[in-house]
Amino acid sequence: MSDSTAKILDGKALSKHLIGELKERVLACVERGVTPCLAVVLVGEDPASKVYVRSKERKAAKAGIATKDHRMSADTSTETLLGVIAELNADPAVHGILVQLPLPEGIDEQRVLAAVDPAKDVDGFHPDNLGLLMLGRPRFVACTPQGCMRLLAESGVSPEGKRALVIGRSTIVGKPVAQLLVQANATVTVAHSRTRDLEAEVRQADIVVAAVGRPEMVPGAWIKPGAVVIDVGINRLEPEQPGAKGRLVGDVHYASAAEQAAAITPVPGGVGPMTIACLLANVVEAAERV
Ligand SMILES: Nc1nc(=O)c2c([nH]1)NC[C@@H]1CN(c3ccc(C(=O)N[C@@H](CCC(=O)O)C(=O)O)cc3)C=[N+]21
Repeated sequence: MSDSTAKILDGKALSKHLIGELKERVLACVERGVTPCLAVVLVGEDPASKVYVRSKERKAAKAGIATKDHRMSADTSTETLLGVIAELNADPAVHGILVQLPLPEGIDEQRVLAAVDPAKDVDGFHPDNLGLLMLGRPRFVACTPQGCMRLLAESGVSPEGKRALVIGRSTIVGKPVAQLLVQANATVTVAHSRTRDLEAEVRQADIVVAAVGRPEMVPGAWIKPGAVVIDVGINRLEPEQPGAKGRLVGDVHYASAAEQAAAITPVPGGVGPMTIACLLANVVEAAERV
C-alpha cells in the first residue's frame, strides 16, 4: 500500500507561471525600444539538443523574447565558432548568448565558454560569472541550479540549517547548486562517483539534489522521511518495444521516493521546464541592464 503524501513540485506549471510573469517585463523593454533577444548557437546534429533548442525557442516566443538561431555543422572549428561568438558579442540587438552543450568532440569548450561576453552569458558558464557566484555576488546564475532552488522554495521547506546532499559535481549543475545551497545556509555535502557510502549520505539528507544522469540510481528506501527531493536527471530508458520511445526517468526512483519525501520533483515536468524559465528570465535581465 502506498501512503504517498509527498507534495509534487510541478515545474511545468511553475515555469508557465514564471514565463507569464516575464511578459510584462519584456513589454517594458520593448517600450524602451529594446526587444530582448537570445542567440542560440547549436553546433552539430545531436537530435536531443535540437529538441531542447526548439523547446527553448517556442517558450521564448511565448514571453515575447526574440531568438536568433545559429546552426553550424559538426566539423566547425573552434576558431570559426569563436568568430561567431565575437559577432554576437558585438551585436547590440543580442542580449543573451547560449552555446548549446555538449559541443562536438574537437572543439575547445572552455575557450568557447570564456569567449562569451559575461554580460550576455545567460547560461552563467563564463568563469567571471562562476567566480561571482562563489563570491556570493552572483550576476548570471546557471539556469538548472536556479530552477532547483526555485522548486525547493516551492516545497515550503527552508534550507537554513538543513543537511543538503548534492549528488554530482558538474560545473553546470552540481557545483553551482551546492554553492547556492551554502548561501541559503544549508549544510552541504557533495557526493560523486568516488563517494564511499552514498546510501548513508542520502539517508541523512533533509534535501537531496540528484544530478548524475543515471536512471533511478537512488532508491526511494534511502530517502529520509520528510526530505525534499529535487531530481535533475532526465534519462531516457530503452524502449520496451523496438521503434517505440523509451520512458523518461530521473536519477531517483520516483514512485518509491514519493512515499518517503515531503516534496519531490517529477521527471518529466520538474527541473527541466524550470531550466528554460530561468534561462528566459536571465535573457530579460540582460536586456533590462542595457
Ligand atoms: N548551454 C546549455 N544550456 C542548457 O541549459 C542546456 C544545454 N546547454 N544542453 C542541454 C541541456 C539539457 N537542457 C534541458 C532543458 C529542459 C529540458 C526539459 O524541459 N525537459 C522536459 C522533457 C522533455 C522531453 O520530453 O524530452 C521535462 O523535463 O519535463 C530538458 C533538458 C538544457 N540544457
